[in-house]
Amino acid sequence: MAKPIIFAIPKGRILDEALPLLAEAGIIPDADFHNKDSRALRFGTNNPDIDIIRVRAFDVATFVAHGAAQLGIVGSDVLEEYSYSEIYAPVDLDIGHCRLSVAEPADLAASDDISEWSHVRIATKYPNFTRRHFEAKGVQAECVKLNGAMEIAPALGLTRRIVDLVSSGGTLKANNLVEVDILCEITSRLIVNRVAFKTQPEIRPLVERFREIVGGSDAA
Ligand SMILES: Nc1ncnc2c1ncn2[C@@H]1O[C@H](COP(=O)(O)OP(=O)(O)OP(=O)(O)O)[C@@H](O)[C@H]1O
Ligand SMILES: O=P(O)(O)OC[C@H]1O[C@H](OP(=O)(O)OP(=O)(O)O)[C@H](O)[C@@H]1O
Repeated sequence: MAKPIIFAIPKGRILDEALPLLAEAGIIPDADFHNKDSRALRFGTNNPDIDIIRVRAFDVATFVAHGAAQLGIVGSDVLEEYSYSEIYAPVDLDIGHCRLSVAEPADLAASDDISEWSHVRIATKYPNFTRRHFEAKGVQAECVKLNGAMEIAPALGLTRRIVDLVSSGGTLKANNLVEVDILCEITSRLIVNRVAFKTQPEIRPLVERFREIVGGSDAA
């Protein structure tokens, strides 16, 4: 019997928006997937040819890039940060909408002029993307890597600025920060391992199914 396709999905906030899309594509995880007490990480589905793994958002890209999973759903923030050449991201799923922004304390923002920056220290989960973004503007970005709760960094003097995801702006507001620049808009993408896409013919119809569901929107 052929090995099932492994579909990697993030366990964080994208999951709730991803599950209805998976269902529309005819992929329903086994009941155990919804059991909060379960420590399992791999789940069967109603389709014996597809298994789901539930992993951290950044790790979805790693599993797919290395071919350990053939398909995945991940935010474009993760793709921008890692730039994996082994990943093909054919469908913008139109979920997980947010933006990657620079934020700083309101009092600093009152007198700050981004166009005058030549060197900046930034706390972020996205050091590669942040450095690249500022390099293109002739600004040297010195990044301090954090894995979450970036918004606390300025108040504690770690860095004066942060680059982080913003959606409602509620987290920035609660931490007395203001958004001063948007690096890019983010949505989640269906991703495929390029080699698997070429060598496993059963993957293409699945990709086409997701493309149909979201109305044919295309991603790079
Ligand atoms: N506030 C938000 N609004 C909308 N989408 C978001 C928001 N924050 C994050 N996302 C999207 O959801 C993805 C996963 O974010 P989430 O915060 O659930 O993961 P995480 O907690 O950072 O993950 P991990 O547990 O792996 O560290 C992000 O990569 C991004 O694409
Ligand atoms: O603008 P908002 O609607 O407030 O959303 C922004 C927050 O959402 C994300 O964090 P998340 O809640 O996923 O936690 P994390 O910091 O642990 O990643 C992001 O890192 C921001 O902190």
